[in-house]
Amino acid sequence: MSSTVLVINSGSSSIKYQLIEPEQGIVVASGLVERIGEHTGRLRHTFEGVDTTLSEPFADHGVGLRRVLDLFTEVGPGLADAGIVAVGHRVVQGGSRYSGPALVDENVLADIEELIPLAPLHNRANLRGIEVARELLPDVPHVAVFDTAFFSDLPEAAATYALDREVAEKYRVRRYGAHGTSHQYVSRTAATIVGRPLEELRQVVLHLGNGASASAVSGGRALDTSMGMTPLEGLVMGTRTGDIDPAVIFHLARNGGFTIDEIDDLFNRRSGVKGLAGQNDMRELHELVAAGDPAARLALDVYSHRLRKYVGAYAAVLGGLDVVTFTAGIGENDDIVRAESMRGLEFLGIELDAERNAGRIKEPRVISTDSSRVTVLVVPTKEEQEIARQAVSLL
Ligand SMILES: Nc1ncnc2c1ncn2[C@@H]1O[C@H](COP(=O)(O)OP(=O)(O)O)[C@@H](O)[C@H]1O
Ligand SMILES: CC(=O)OP(=O)(O)O
Ligand SMILES: [Mg+2]
Repeated sequence: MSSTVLVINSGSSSIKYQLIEPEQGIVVASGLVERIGEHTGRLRHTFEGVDTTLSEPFADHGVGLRRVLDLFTEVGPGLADAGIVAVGHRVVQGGSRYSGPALVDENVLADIEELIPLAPLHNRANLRGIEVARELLPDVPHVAVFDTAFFSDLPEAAATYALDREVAEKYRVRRYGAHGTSHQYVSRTAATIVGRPLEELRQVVLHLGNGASASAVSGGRALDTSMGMTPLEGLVMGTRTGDIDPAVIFHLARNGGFTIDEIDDLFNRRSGVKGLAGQNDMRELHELVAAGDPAARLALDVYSHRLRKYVGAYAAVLGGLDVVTFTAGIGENDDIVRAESMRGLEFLGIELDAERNAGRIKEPRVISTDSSRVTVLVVPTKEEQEIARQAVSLL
């Protein structure tokens, strides 16, 4: 087997992984560990077109990753002959320090640990993933690729909160953003799809997965993004509130008897679409809407309204708009969300083509009409391949 990179993307309760031949972008093996920390965990490993699935509890990300690497030995490709030249790790929070990938050493590990408070759901899992992978694959370089890197040079006006300056500085409170690897890859790919130089384009990228974020990208540089100090701010997400009046926290603490940890859990895990409609999977939300469930209908309206609002705001930040691109699980697959969120934006020059929007193709494609002033695209994100590419670029 030729040279490969193992990419590990540890989410708040999942691990996605791919073994990639970076030059051709070929995925040799891939898989997903879900429901980490719950009573019933699930693991799916795919190698040579064959799926192996396991149902068992995974106490934490370390346990999950060990099981994954066991499976490499049991069903292939064997770790020893997989040709792994590097392991690329997605790390969500890199603070102000990292504007690109970093070779993992003790200092980098200490930084990631120190930044846990600025991405509590993610960095702890990312760190655990790196520790276990280094233990099991000690002889190859490990590279951290940060979600925040693409946003590390946001204009100060966009990155700064209007908070007491000394407090903000002391506690490093500012906008760091997240999903940057995806926003960067997708905005670059979008330029090739529309066939114009990246430098000329004013773009909005909508990354809609479990976590969701929007970015305003001008000439390839991010001018604003919706995730903030942590991945809680901005769009409505599967289980997260996105934007909310911070006074709600004071209210719940003072008048509802909630502790800070309970509010953290409420905002991060029990809100968003799930909090509104009891269901965070968009496919199931649509079924509820079709069955006439008013709470589900409202959840979809709130979700689309927030998206529409960000597209309008970012058109203003960019001083005009050339391209809007949808990506990630919902952005790539959900024609209803795309249609509903773009409705009413004709005044900005956005005109979806119903037939193109409804088509299910896995390749990047245009979903606006030929006469639409703004080109609307669907570009499947390739975070793992981008992480592999960046990991190799460092060797
Ligand atoms: N066919 C589909 N239609 C609508 N939504 C979908 C579809 N397939 C997946 N999704 C949504 O994509 C989300 C997961 O997206 P993904 O980018 O994988 O998220 P993450 O990386 O945050 O886990 C799920 O919440 C699911 O609702
Ligand atoms: C940063 C973030 O929200 O990531 P994910 O969507 O993978 O949860
Ligand atoms: Mg994701």
